[in-house]
Amino acid sequence: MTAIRPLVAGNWKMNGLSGSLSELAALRKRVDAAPVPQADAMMCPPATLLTGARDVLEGSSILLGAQDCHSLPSGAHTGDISAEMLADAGATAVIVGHSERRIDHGETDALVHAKALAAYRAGLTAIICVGETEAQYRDGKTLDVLRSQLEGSVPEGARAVNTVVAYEPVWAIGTGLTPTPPEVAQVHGLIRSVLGQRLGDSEAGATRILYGGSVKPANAAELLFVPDVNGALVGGASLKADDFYEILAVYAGLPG
Ligand SMILES: O=C[C@H](O)COP(=O)(O)O
Repeated sequence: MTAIRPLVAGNWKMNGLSGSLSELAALRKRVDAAPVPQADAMMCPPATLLTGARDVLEGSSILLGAQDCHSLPSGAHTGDISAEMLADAGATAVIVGHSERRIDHGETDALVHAKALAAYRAGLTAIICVGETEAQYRDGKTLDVLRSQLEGSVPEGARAVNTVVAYEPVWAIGTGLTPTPPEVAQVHGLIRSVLGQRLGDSEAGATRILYGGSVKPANAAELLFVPDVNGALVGGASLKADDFYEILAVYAGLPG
């Protein structure tokens, strides 16, 4: 099996006005000056900034992603944005099933599954998020919850080339808390084994599984070199160019 190329993806969530594109430009400058060829970098700004971000990133190695999509390509769905629209605005990937969508908008596994299919239809990579709540973690239900979310959310036609899975414990998001490296290793191992059952070992063995939840420059090396961790989905720290770059740069020591 060839080594999986890591991905460090930033998720600005509902943050950023047009002036924030200067932070993206600063990130681009750092990556241009000192590229990290061992890993892919991606930024997912809010939809309002996609075309501006596309312009800032033109000719850069930093990929552009979006944060959510509707499952249908077009129609009478006021306020929604289709995967095709995201692709048209320059995105090459879209996050689906983030816990903030699952919790704030009642998104079910079935809807996340439909959104992942929409991403494929539009030629986008689907970054499918899963993660347990604090109560589920405390009750020792993490592995059962994740198995069920993966079975419900990841389409059987998913392929390593168009799918990334992000493990984000809800209790670790924006809290400064993280699971221990052995816990992360156990969960990521389970995710890969469930993907193996759904997609076959070859696809599962090539699929990137990101860790997300309070990843910062200070803990990135400890979390990102855990077995079966193939990168990070970064929230708060992605808002600062220097912090995001330092997380990406943990891979700089690896053979390219
Ligand atoms: O999508 C990103 C995650 O929800 C992690 O957010 P955080 O890095 O602010 O904890």
